[in-house]
Amino acid sequence: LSTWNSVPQGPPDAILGVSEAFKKNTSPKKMNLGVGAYRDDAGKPYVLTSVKKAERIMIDNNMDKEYAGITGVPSFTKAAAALAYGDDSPAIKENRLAIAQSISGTGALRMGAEFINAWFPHAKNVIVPNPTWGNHIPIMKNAGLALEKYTYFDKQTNGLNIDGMLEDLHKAPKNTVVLLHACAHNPTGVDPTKEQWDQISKVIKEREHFSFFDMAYQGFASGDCTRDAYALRKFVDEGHQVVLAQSFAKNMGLYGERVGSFSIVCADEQEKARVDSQLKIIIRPMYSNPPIHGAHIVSTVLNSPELKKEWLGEVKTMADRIITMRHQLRNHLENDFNSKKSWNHITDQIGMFCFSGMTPEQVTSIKNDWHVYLTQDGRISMAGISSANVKYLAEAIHNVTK
Ligand SMILES: Cc1ncc(COP(=O)(O)O)c(CN[C@](O)(C(=O)O)[C@@H](O)C(=O)O)c1O
Repeated sequence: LSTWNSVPQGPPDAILGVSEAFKKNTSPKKMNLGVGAYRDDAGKPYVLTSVKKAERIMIDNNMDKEYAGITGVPSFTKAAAALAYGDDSPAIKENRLAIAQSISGTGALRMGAEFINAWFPHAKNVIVPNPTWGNHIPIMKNAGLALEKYTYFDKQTNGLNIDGMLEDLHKAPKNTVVLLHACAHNPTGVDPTKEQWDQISKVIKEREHFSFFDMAYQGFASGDCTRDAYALRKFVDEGHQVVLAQSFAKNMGLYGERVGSFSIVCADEQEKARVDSQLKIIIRPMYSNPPIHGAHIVSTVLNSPELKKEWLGEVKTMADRIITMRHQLRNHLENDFNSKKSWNHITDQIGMFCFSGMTPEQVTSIKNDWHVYLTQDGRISMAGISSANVKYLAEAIHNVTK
């Protein structure tokens, strides 16, 4: 009998499995609206010009392939911290921000969950938005945390149920870890307003909850990195000792390079040193130290004023293209196909995704009848839409939802 005879067939990943099914489809009209990966208006993955220039500089510098330290490439983590928390962040100025390079955002989330499981001085409970990015759940659970959901999305308005969210945050036991999407909520595309973030911060402070920010789309939501970091920086300003999972997969198009960071706001320099030592003890037996290529790209871009300026322009261009697709899709639905349903949420929502409101049955029929692939929850990855296929998509959505 084979050693692995009892290994069962597991289900395909809810998001990455959509791309696998899409690849098998032979229709010339097929559309992949599943994975959150940017495509340009020609439907092609986009390698940023600022990234290509950085790689040329790196080659000219004849860099070696030495190990990075356990917490990664220092010039990367320093620049990544400044991008997230701001150049004038007191936590950075007072040298009390512990930060480690991670295997992109997923690795940062897992590292954070492992650190919380090891050192959080209260019950290891985490609450996540309902709905949230599917991978959040196994990441937190596999690290040993107890996971519950808090009200977030309002099906009636396709917007934020702020009252339900605040009530759940208030009801949660004191010192609960609250996972918060810093911007461009996945899968709903619904973000709290600045005023709502202030209400959320107040309840979290009252209940002495702990904020775990996930910022996978900084710059990608509004096109402005500072604006997209509003919630994170406001919480830190208000004295929350947050932790942050940061990703450069989307905003710098480094998907497969796996570049991210995990950071912890500490009370002072000594605490930061102790926390840093424990991060190293978690990382070393996990993957020892991170890949250096992507980190050097980010470091080269962010530490060169002209490359950073070029990059910020490219992030805005990507964000703007998605916003344009939102308006065109809504316009076709309302004016070409005279859909009687309301589609304002397509343009009200922000970031990479549109939570369309399509039911699982409608998702199945738009796949079978129209070769349009999206996740079963009705989430549309807007970057899969282009000026060449937006009208076709509107026709498909209209026909499966009328
Ligand atoms: C909220 C959130 N947090 C973290 C990540 C991790 O991303 P990475 O490890 O590549 O830095 C994603 C990516 N989620 C997807 O865009 C998506 O939801 O399609 C996709 O990349 C994925 O892996 O599922 C995300 O949406």
